[in-house]
Amino acid sequence: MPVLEATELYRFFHAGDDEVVALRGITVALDPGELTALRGPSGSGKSTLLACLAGIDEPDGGTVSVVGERMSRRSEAERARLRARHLGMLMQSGNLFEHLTVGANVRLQMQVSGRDRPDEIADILDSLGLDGLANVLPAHLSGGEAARAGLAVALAPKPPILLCDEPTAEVDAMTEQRVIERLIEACRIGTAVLVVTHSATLAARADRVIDIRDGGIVHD
Ligand SMILES: Nc1ncnc2c1ncn2[C@@H]1O[C@H](COP(=O)(O)OP(=O)(O)OP(=O)(O)O)[C@@H](O)[C@H]1O
Repeated sequence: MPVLEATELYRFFHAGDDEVVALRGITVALDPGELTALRGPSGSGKSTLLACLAGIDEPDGGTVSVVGERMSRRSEAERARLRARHLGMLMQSGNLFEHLTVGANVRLQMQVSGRDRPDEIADILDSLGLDGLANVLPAHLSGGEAARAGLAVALAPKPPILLCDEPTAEVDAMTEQRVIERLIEACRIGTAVLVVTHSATLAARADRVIDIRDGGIVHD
């Protein structure tokens, strides 16, 4: 049974007199343990789709359900509760609190999701090549390190659903490999992983590749 289901999602934006259709009727379901790569050119709607799936943005049409509960058209507080319980997210804007160290960011996410395992923090950072950075503030990380720290935060509570926007941007080939292995490991324990990526290496390792153009799915 899918852990995330989105049906006929529409999202419109207005810029002056112009209307941009960012999502035009996207239907997608994610199964536990599946690694899905989401590809598409710049402006095709990838980030908008992720934000709608995560309940950060509200679609103008269609519904999103996570682990059997409807997420769309609910109050921000209810969406936040569902997100905390079921979703790990790495968005392009980043998901690190600047005044907290990397380790404290990971810990906070564990606490928010109700799965507080401080003994696991070092291992999570290690597995993403971030050993030694637990006590560092996000401002002192490189772009690639910050993305991986964000991924550590998203992975820490072992969520049933993980949504990531370009987790391997700004990293070398070896680090990319490490991130991919970590995502596959998350799938092995049953997480449904959806990754926006331009990486051919990542797409080649995915169970499924979805291509979007102009807000619609052209290949699944
Ligand atoms: N807040 C907004 N206001 C107006 N237009 C928006 C907004 N967010 C997105 N758009 C527009 O919606 C379309 C889809 O944008 P989106 O950011 O989802 O694309 P993307 O595939 O993630 O692009 P990229 O790969 O460059 O991040 C684009 O035409 C974009 O300009």
